[in-house]
Amino acid sequence: MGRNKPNKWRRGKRDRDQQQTRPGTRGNYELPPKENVVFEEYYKGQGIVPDGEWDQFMSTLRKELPVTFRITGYRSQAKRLLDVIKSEYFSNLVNMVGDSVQPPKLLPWYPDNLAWQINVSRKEIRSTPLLKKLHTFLVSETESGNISRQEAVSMIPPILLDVQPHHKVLDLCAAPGSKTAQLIELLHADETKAIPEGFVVANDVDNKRCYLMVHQVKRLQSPCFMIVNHDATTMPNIRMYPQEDEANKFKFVTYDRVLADVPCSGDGTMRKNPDVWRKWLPQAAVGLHSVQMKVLKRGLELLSVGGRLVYSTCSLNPVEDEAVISAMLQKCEGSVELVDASDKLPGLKTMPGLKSWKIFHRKDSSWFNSFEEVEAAGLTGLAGRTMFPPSPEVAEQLHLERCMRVLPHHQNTGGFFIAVLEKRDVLPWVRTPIPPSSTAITVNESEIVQNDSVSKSDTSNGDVPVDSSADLPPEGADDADIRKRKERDDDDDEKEEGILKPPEPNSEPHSKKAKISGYKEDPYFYFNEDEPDWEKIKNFYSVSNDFPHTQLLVRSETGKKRNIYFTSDAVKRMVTYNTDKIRFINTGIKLMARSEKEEVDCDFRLAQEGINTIFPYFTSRRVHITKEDVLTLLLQENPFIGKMSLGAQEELKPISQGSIIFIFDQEDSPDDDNKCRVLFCGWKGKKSCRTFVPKHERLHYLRMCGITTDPKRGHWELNQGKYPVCF
Ligand SMILES: C[S@@+](CC[C@H](N)C(=O)[O-])C[C@H]1O[C@@H](n2cnc3c(N)ncnc32)[C@H](O)[C@@H]1O
Repeated sequence: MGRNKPNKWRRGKRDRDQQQTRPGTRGNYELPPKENVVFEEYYKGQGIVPDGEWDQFMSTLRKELPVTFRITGYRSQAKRLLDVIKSEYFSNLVNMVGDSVQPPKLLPWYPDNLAWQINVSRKEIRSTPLLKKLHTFLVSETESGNISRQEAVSMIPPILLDVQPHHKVLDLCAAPGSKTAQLIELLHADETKAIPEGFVVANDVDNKRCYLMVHQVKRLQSPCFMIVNHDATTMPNIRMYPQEDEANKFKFVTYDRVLADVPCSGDGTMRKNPDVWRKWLPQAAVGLHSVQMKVLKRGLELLSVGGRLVYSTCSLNPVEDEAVISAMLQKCEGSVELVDASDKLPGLKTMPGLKSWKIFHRKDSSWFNSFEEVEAAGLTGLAGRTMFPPSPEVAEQLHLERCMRVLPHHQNTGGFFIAVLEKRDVLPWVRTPIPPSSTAITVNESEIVQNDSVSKSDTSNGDVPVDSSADLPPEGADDADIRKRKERDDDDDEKEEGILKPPEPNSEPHSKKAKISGYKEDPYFYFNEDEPDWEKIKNFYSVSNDFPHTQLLVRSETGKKRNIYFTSDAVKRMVTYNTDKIRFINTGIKLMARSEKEEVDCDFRLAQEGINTIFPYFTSRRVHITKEDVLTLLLQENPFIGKMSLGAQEELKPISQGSIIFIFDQEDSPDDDNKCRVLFCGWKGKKSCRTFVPKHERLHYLRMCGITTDPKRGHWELNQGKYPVCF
């Protein structure tokens, strides 16, 4: 922003002095004033707020966001935690109706009652004595990753994607990963399948933010996801290595579901990020439109015919929202359609997409309705053709009203925009590449204002380096270009679903790693059929024959294996043959870690992270435990075996020293379908036993097993099983 003209807030010292006398200080730190006259002028002009609601819209924007959260994780565990929250933390708030604090409110459109809103700000929840217990709980469960304090509107896109366990899912701009986590949860919705067929590829251009995502999604313990680091506008094709029955073919992956939660100016987040008030400029949207178009275009290219893509922004600006959708739909010539998904969000009020909007010229507060008007005024640098609305007839045909905008004052949320698209046919430029001279609307650089300085510095996430490694032909490429690309990438194919000759079996696929500049991740080495370490592991844990051990992997080829990870078959078939072009940041869950002890017949102990995945296959070394045992194991570091229940002691007796699996089955739930099983990775020593649950997760597990604390009395108590069925 520094290089652009200051906005009106910054214009005069007098203005600034006035602002400083307003409320809005935090300690000695001056909070930015929640004023921006250009913002008001702009959005009044665009007509995004219904008549008579403007003041309410603005006053809501000036208030802090209420606390919202969703319970994360897989269904039965999430439902169990919901029971705990209702009985232990919400019940004392029920009688507070009419008081200054409202009781927690269910977000009715979020599945399975797992998302809630408390109408106080983060600051207020900390300082309100009645909410103290709930706040402490939210902090600890957020830390252990079982609750996500996610903005309500940000939970919407994954719901609309309607992900099924067999789907191939691509999240193009995924970091820090709150929506990716939802996608992974949906993939694992059928808990009878430990390893779903589908997978999630989570991508982000920002390397550091990719690692934030690792932290966010690791706790979901899914073998079906991978994090990659590419520019989504040129997202490379990923080859899918064949299954045995497809011996001589391999395909580029196309996806059943694509999420394009694109970088945006973020003015829907003003309530959370007060800085936006000061920085907001209409040009930010203009600078981002181009990259948003390109991300959407690439997403549609990678989407299977019949697949669904959700485009979302946390911006209210039609230039980043309807303009992108409208231009891309026209370019797709009917092969992609906007879907009416409003009935998928029961109880959520959304505004229909705009059918007309304008471009604002801040210099003299003038408005332009079409690209022709901009051309006539000699201001083609102001906005590109694709930023303007189509004719009313075309807007009607495209059903732009099916886009959805969430206005902050309607439900006390942030602002948000969502469009659900379905691909009905192969894209026209893939069927017949469009020559640059075509009259069709294209994402043509010359027509789009490339305001890099705005997009890079004025937005929350506008850092968009260029990587031109995509395999599909670039926009506007002619046949000669395409031929050249074909020659260069002789094992790639421009077609969306190309079937190609397989690459030469690559004896050292990972040596290609060096080809990707700046990429430093350790390579991935999968177990061979006759992996020497496997036989010992298999015997020690009585692993069933159907466990796919060739999906185990390590991160170094030579020397002793340290950690052993596991991925699904589909992920393996991608990782193995793309190491020369895909920047894999992370994949696989840790199943085992090296632990060499003379008295133990196996050099690998189990890891808590992978316990749910291995459980159906690792059939011995299991011990059933009671609530009291859970308490003993989680509060004492190495309790003597004699301190365990008699049943557990009996089961421990015949087991040799080494890793074990503790099984806790909840018995006191009133809801048979909702009974919760908790598995703990444990260890049997000579005289004692233990779990490997990290300290910060122990509170969570105690709660899940029905054990609550009484901080006043300073010790743990067993909950006698009071679970209100309904709140
Ligand atoms: C709105 S945030 C995504 C939030 C994320 N979907 C979530 O729910 O946690 C936009 C993300 O896009 C990333 N980004 C920006 N330009 C990109 C590009 N060209 N390709 C891929 N990612 C990009 C940013 O690094 C940022 O993490």
